[in-house]
Parts: sequence; C-alpha cells; structure tokens
Amino acid sequence: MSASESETQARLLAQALPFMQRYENKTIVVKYGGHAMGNPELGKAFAADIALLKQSGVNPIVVHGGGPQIGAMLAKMGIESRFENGLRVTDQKTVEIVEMVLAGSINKEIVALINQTGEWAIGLCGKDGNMVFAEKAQKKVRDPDSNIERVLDLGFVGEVVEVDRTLLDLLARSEMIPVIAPVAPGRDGHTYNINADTFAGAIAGALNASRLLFLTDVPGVLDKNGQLIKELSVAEAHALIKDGTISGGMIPKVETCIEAIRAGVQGVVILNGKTAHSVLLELFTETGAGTLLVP
Ligand SMILES: Nc1ncnc2c1ncn2[C@@H]1O[C@H](COP(=O)(O)OP(=O)(O)O)[C@@H](O)[C@H]1O
Ligand SMILES: CC(=O)N[C@@H](CCC(=O)OP(=O)(O)O)C(=O)O
Repeated sequence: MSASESETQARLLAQALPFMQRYENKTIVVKYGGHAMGNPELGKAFAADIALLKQSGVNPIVVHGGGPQIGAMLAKMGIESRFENGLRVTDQKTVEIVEMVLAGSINKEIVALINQTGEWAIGLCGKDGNMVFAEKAQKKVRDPDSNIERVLDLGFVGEVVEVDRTLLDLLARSEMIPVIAPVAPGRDGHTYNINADTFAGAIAGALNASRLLFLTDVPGVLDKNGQLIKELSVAEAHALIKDGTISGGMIPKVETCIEAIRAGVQGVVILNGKTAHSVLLELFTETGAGTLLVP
C-alpha cells in the first residue's frame, strides 16, 4: 500500500468516530434486497458491516428479500408467477414456496454469513415471538383511462397491521442480531407474503429507527436519463411514480420510504448493495451514498 493510500485509510477510520457516537444504541434497519445478494464476496462484506455495527454499539436489524430467488424456485417447480404494481400475485402454492425460500434458505444463509464473522445472528420471520401480524393487502389502483379506482386481488399478499416490539427490544439488549424474513401470519390463520421493503418500513417505523437503508442493485433512484437522484422529496417521488420514471420493484421501495418518514424514521436511504461495504460507507463516512428521501 502506498503512503497516500494508508493516509486515506487512516483518515476514513478517524472520520468514523463521530458517526459511531451518533448511532450508539440507535436502531438501524437494513433491508437487504434479493437483487443485492448472490455474490459471495459482497455477501461477506455485507455480513462484516452488520457485525461491525453491532460491535460499535449500534442495534442493527436486517430485513431481507429474495424476490429473484423465489422466482427461480417457482420456475423450477413449474409454477407461474406474475407481479402487479411491484407485488407478486400469491396463491396458496406460491405462499408455501415463498415461506420456504425466504424464512428457510435465504434467512439461514444470511444468519450463517453473519455468524462466520464471530457475531451472533438469529433468523426470524414475522411469526416468531408474535412479532408481526398481517392482513390481506388492499392495494388500490386507478385505471388511467376510466379513472376508476379498484382494489387489486393479490391473493395471500399481506400488509403489516401490527408489530410487537417485545422480542426485538429483548434482542437489542443482547448479543443477538435479528435477521428477519418478510413472512407473517394473519389473525385469520393464513400465512402472508409481504414485500420486503414494506415489511422493513413497518419494523423501522415501530422501532422509531434512526436509519432505514435499502440495499438494492442500482445506485439509488434514477431519473429519466439514468442519472442518480441524490435527494428526493415526497412530492417529487409521487410525480416520478405517476410519470413512470419509477416503476416495478422501485415503487414499493419509494412508497415505503415515504411511509417510513411519516412514521418518524429519521433518515431513509436507497443505495447500491452491489458496492462492497455500502452500509459502512453510508453510515460512517461523510460521503453518503445513494438517494436520500426527504419530507
Ligand atoms: N427510477 C428508477 N430508479 C432506479 N431503479 C428503478 C427505477 N424504476 C424501476 N427501477 C427498478 O427497480 C429495481 C429495484 O427494485 P427491486 O427489483 O424490487 O430490488 P430489490 O430486490 O433490491 O428490492 C431496479 O433494479 C430497477 O430495475
Ligand atoms: C408481495 C411480494 O411481492 N413479496 C416479495 C417478497 C420478497 C421480496 O420483497 O424480495 P426483494 O426485496 O428481493 O424484492 C416476493 O414475493 O417477491
């Protein structure tokens, strides 16, 4: 390493202290998207970042997705799948696969990665400790031609209606780092598939998190020309959804950011999970990454 490289590294490390102090004992919810997963080196870097947060006295909570991985499993099993407004239409067979992939394989992979750093992660879903309850989603859409509003029937897609903090508060005081899959029961006894972004937003809101970070596969919200928007207001976000600049999976993400700000989360950022150590770069350096949502 050259002298100037060492100097840069030392400066970055020294810069981290005030940020570490700022976030001490604060809750930071990190949503780890399915598109950000898959590269073993990046996975290790992600796990190391979460471990370092815990060691620094922060209370990190990981909520993960796994959309592409669910899609691959459904395809393998010959089950067709489609999305409406960024949400997977989920029948009984699909919800069983969703639970298997999210709360089973992906959840345990992330837990194992964090545990390999020497920290203690615990894998959960909304069902554990009566943490989250859901209801069938009542997503409304307006037909652009007739301007008539209708409710989408998405099957067993859920909306979070209740978060009980008991288990998460207990874990915050322990060595354990919760890693949560976005599956939750309904009071009606059904299991619901919940978009991981909205699930993360509900957890962050219920815990009055200091930060909610969304790790995805793009640098943040991009404008019509594919350029990164560094700061996005709620009104601008609505306009970009309306004119189609924000589409697909970015819709629930941005809608969740808006909800989370309303629920009192202090900072909400969408950033590139394909950049190694993006969590640390965002939280512990002056050079913020991605798109910051502002009121
Ligand atoms: N304006 C936009 N800016 C950035 N990404 C967008 C935009 N509109 C749609 N997208 C899409 O949203 C995707 C991220 O959402 P999603 O696929 O749900 O990711 P994740 O699995 O990380 O939650 C991007 O890969 C991109 O294809
Ligand atoms: C209702 C709904 O769409 N649920 C999502 C849950 C996983 C998810 O959100 O994963 P990403 O964060 O990787 O997109 C799904 O079935 O794909």
